[in-house]
Amino acid sequence: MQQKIFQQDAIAATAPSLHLKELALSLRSQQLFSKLSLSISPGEIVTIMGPSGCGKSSLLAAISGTLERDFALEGQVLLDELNLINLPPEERHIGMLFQEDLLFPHMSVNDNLGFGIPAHIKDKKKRNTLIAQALDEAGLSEFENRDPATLSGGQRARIAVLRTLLSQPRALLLDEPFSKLDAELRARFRNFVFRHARANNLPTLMVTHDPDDAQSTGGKVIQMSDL
Ligand SMILES: Nc1ncnc2c1ncn2[C@@H]1O[C@H](COP(=O)(O)OP(=O)(O)OP(=O)(O)O)[C@@H](O)[C@H]1O
Repeated sequence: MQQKIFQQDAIAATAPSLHLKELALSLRSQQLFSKLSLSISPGEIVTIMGPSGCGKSSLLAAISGTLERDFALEGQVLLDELNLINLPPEERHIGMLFQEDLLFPHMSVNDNLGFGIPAHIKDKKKRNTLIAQALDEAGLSEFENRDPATLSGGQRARIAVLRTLLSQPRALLLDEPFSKLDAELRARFRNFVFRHARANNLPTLMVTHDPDDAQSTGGKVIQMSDL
């Protein structure tokens, strides 16, 4: 993995802070959390840990706007001054990475990455340049015409990060994206993701069960029960 970092200057220059203010989330009659407040600066990586079922993934869904209807949410999710709470997911510009890479298996790596680029960038040459630059700087150019189904888990994971970054997110949410990788790849891939998050100045929130993942950010680690 190369050390050079794929950096989108336009994003890095305008990166906001992410603020959660007095969030309360319930699922039918069960309250998952209340009065949850947290601020994450541009380029800062904050980790949340906590027991299974305490609501970590639901918190990320609340931020990205992908909660299912059974949930009731109160409070504010702010990117700088902009409250996202009533915006649909596609207008929030939040990038997410999950345990599963969610690549389209029968679309080439190129086409998967093209899917990440915002629709308002219409110029085909510009789109191809963005894809080529991302692949080049991640050391993955040789895979551009391959189907994700023919790549290793680690290679797919790196393509998934590039696709998320190409979507020009204003914040990044990580839901245990490293947990399926073996120890060595896990450490290298974590480094890859965190360096990209910092290079793009993205406020980043990760949930994990793994203390090594949490330590490796070098940032704040918070127990869900303390929020
Ligand atoms: N789509 C859903 N419909 C109904 N209940 C759900 C749904 N998603 C999550 N839940 C419930 O909401 C609660 C919180 O789940 P969540 O996935 O947020 O926890 P978590 O802390 O991320 O758990 P884990 O560490 O195991 O991933 C759990 O009781 C779970 O069963």
